[in-house]
Amino acid sequence: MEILTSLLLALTTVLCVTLFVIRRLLTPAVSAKGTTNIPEPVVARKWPILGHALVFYGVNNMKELLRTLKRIAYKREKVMSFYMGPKLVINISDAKILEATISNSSKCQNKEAEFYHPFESYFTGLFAKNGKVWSALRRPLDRLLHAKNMDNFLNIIAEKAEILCCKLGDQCGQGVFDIKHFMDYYFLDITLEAILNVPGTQQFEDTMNFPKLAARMIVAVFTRVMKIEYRSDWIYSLSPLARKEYKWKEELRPHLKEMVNNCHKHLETTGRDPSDSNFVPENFVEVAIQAGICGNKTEEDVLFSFHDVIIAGFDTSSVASSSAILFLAIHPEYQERAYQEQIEVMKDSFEAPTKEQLSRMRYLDMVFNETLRHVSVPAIARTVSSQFTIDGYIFPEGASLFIFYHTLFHKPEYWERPNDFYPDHFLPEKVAERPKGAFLPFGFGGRVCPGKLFGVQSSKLALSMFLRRFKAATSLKFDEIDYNYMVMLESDKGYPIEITSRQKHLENKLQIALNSSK
Ligand code: HEM
Repeated sequence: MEILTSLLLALTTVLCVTLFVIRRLLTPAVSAKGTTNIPEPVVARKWPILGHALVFYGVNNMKELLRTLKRIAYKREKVMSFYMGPKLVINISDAKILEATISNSSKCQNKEAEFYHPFESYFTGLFAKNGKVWSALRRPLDRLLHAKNMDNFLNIIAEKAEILCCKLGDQCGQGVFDIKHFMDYYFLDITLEAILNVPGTQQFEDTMNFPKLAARMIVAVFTRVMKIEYRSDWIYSLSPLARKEYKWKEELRPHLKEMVNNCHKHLETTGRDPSDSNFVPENFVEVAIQAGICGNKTEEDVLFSFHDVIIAGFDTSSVASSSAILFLAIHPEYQERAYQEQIEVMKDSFEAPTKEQLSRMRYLDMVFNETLRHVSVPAIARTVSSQFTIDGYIFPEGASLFIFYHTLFHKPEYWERPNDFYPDHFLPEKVAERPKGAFLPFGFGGRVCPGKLFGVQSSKLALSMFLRRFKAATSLKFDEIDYNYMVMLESDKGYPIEITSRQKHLENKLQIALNSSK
């Protein structure tokens, strides 16, 4: 009997300690002040210490998280609240509520600390930060990426797109290949050269292993986001994943260091001093150096503070453009329409389009937007910094906001054919009918994507050059594709296409015409 009592006591103690530890891990850096009247899930049980945390037990990736949220949001179509231990999370899945949230965007500008903390292993820059560290980097980045600088960028973009097309030319008639492999290096080169003033030569030779390292890091970040035990930096540092992360950073560091050293040399030779209060940075490495001096940052912090702009710059646009080409290959009728528009705007030119010509490619815009609807950033997470109310629902200070764009971009009430690739969703009259909150692929408010114009223009330019030179085909079907939740949604089947040259086709047509006129 005594043994049994001791055993029970020991078990109870272990249980209490475990629950205490879990509760500590679930306790947010910023706790919600007060409660909310936003309805809780219908089908999920709330436990005394854990709240709804058990519902998320076993969720290992973003795809499973979305599935779980959809399941528990049954009957909560607009907005739902749930508790992870003491942490209050509000999930928005209605365009109008999101629009009203945007009008309170200064009250939900800060990124949600726990969700974005794992990003900080690789990105000590603006992406995962809030407050002064964020604004010291964000303001100069907005200046660099301002529309008035786009003309200079377009020259670099056109030059790199020409190289891309030459590389792709070698693939003509050579069978199936993955288009994203080529797009990664094109977008990496333009990001390096235009935004960081680092020579973009990776299309010729991959000396940095950047795309592969980026993909591994992103998987590691999301693994860490989902694993509750990894919220503790100490526990994470003991994990095999942290050891891998260390190795990847070792591989990356010399390249980032070289960029900073070269930038310092350039500053010295041009007599510009980043510690001078009148210093105006001309590229994003200079921004990072200046912010490092002002914020007393370590060398390591400076190195990884511009790394996020490289990843955000090339990865997003590469996924979007590769997906657009794959989707057009799957749908030859839309590819033909996009090609005809190219002929209308560009006639028989193979040159890069100008800004004005790009603006006349309306169908390409529709294709690009429809692509983003399927593959955009799946979700964002924010913290409410000051209480606000929408439709009588209270969003208390300190609550975490979770916005799943992916759900909004596929809601049947906003989209005629939600699960198809259907560029006509973006016909002007259809766009006018739809609430703006139903489609926000570049985010909103102060944290809106600073690279929107750069990303759209460089993608459209590459697509325009591609469509006029090549015809793409694939054996993949649209509904066979499943998606991996990375920064964007990435096709789990890759981006396999075959291409033939339109140039040859045009030459043949010309030859036939010449022959028949003889
Ligand atoms: C098709 C291309 C792109 C898409 C769909 C896209 C999408 C997004 C989205 C949705 C966000 C907001 C994330 C959030 O609110 O948490 C974001 C943020 C960001 N994007 Fe983009 N982006 C693209 C291209 C680019 C490019 C080309 C750059 C850089 C040149 C860039 C740099 C950034 C940065 C630095 C942030 C963080 C901004 C902040 O937190 O203040 N993006 N992007």
